Amino acid sequence: MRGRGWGRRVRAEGVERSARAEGAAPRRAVAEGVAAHAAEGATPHEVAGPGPSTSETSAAEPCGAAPSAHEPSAHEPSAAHTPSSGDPSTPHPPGLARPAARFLGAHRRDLVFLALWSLLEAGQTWLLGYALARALDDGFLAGENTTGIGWLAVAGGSVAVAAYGTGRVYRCVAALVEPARDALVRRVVRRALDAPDDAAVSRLTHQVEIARDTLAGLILVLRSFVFTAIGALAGLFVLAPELLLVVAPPLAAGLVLFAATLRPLARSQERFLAADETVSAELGRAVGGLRDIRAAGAERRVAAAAAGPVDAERAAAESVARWAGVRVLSVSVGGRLPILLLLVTAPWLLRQGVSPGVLAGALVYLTQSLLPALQALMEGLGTTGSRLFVVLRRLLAEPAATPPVRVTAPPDPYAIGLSQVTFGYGPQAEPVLNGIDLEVPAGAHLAVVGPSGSGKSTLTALIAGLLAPGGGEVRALADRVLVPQEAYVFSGTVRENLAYLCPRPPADTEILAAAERIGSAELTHRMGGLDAQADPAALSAGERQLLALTRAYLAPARLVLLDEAASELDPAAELRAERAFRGRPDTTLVVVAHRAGAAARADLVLDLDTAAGRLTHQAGSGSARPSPPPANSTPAAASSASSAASSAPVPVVRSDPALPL
Ligand SMILES: Nc1ncnc2c1ncn2[C@@H]1O[C@H](COP(=O)(O)OP(=O)(O)OP(=O)(O)O)[C@@H](O)[C@H]1O
Repeated sequence: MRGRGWGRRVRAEGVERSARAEGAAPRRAVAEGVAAHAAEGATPHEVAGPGPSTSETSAAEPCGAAPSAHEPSAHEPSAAHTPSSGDPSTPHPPGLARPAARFLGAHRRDLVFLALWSLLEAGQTWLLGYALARALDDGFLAGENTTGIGWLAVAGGSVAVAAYGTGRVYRCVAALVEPARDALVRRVVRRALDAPDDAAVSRLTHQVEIARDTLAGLILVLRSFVFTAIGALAGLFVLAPELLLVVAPPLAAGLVLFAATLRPLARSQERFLAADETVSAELGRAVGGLRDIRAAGAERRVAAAAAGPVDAERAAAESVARWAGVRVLSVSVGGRLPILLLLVTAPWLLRQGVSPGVLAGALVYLTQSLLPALQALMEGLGTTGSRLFVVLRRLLAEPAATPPVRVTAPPDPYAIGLSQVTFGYGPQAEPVLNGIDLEVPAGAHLAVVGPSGSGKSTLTALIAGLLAPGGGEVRALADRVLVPQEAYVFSGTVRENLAYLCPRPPADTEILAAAERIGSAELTHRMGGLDAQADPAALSAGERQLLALTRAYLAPARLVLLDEAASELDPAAELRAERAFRGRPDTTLVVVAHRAGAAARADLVLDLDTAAGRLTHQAGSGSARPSPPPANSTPAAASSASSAASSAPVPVVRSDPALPL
């Protein structure tokens, strides 16, 4: 009986990697996939599958009168230019200027509408101070109450108009923010599929939402400050240009001071988020192993390991708080100092001919417009902006590429060549395979046998290139296909299921001939023919295996690895499928066998017998050591060469008999 658990996890990994290499097609279908592709690696774009459609890209309504057209790819913040190397867990922060420019360029239309609607707000700001000055100077102070009330009514009416503009502004902001969020989600998911890590969930939920909210907040405050400042400064200038002499210098000084805090604040927040992810990963690991930690009495050790990241997070939080303090100072200089200066210089201004109404209007500009807008800007840019900067850098960072497992071709006439291969699941783990030498001639049929847990699946995964050896070298033919025990059939037509691994669609006659040879023709017919929809849930495990075997048979792979791929078939059906592969031209067959007969039929048998504590070998079909076939031999020639050379002293399966596993 096949072991459950770890062995399955090996195969699950195989599925993942193959799926990544295959890109957009149904992922698990590649469970039987051409494993060689996994070794070739795939670009992030192949991994991600087809690009988003226009409708997927923009969830928000356009803010202008007509629907806005979004170019999907241009929306996507991309850090594809960022070089990546080294530790895959260490992402490379990209520059944000280029993706930001690309994003804004793709949303020019929304930005124009945003500016137009914001102008209404600027107009209202301007009118507020100006109308008050006029209401006082031309109205109430001149004894013209009706005029005064008239100006106040104008100011009041402008509020209603501006409110309408603000409503439209929100629509424009949504049209900018929602596509950005969608693009980020796509990117995070793509990256998680490409290089899974513990922080993926944090990125997908917490960080993407932070990015979305902060981007919206940032656009609102930036826009508000710019247009309020334009309105207020224009109003001050129109009322009395001297007012700008009093207001502009402290305002500029406050802005400069504030700008100086942006970078250090962003750095502190970046450190804080990094520490937050580390803490979350550390705690995630600890929680997952709570029972083991308790059983092993490792509570203190685990707590000590978590203490470092927690301290780092606290230090980063303190640094954020310090810089936030400096930011408060810049608000005082830029927003409150002008009010103070206006009051202090009031006598001088009056002497310059500035009227009391104008002074009151200026005060309104400063207290009701500039100060709140400045506070909102500093709050927004200082906290929200740095958060956005940090989060975007993390979200857009490319993970350093995991080097693909390199499986080079063996020298002729071999299909597989393992030399001193060692493998363990983890640096501290006992090796599953230790010092394996194995040479399999092209066209040969190798059976891998051994008790459950002896490393049969691990060996096939190494040959397939799904696992990298810890030591030694694995060489195998580049075109290979691995069929695991759990065959996968996906929702699609029978034809799609069978032809999935073929680079070009095979002719129906070819598919049906393959099904006939493997023994799935009757099943294919029963399912309704090649055009019928496959219902994976309606198929038995054996039927799924038949389809997967047919799929592998059709694949252009010269090395076929069957890891208990026919375990659910009866012996006769298993024999038929196996014979089909043996009769397939130019095919080297590796069968992980759980039935004694399967081993007896093979040219070569590799026995991973851990029970004896040794790796042993024996030759199948009574042949002890078949010699390698000639370089250009056919499989038939290879097997006959194997049988004929039963006494030839060329080792094809070697191991150090003294080497304990
Ligand atoms: N992903 C994994 N992580 C840790 N250990 C693993 C993993 N996969 C397999 N192992 C362990 O490696 C050893 C070999 O497993 P493998 O599946 O290669 O053996 P097998 O001979 O194919 O077993 P079976 O016949 O039961 O499938 C077992 O002890 C197994 O528990």
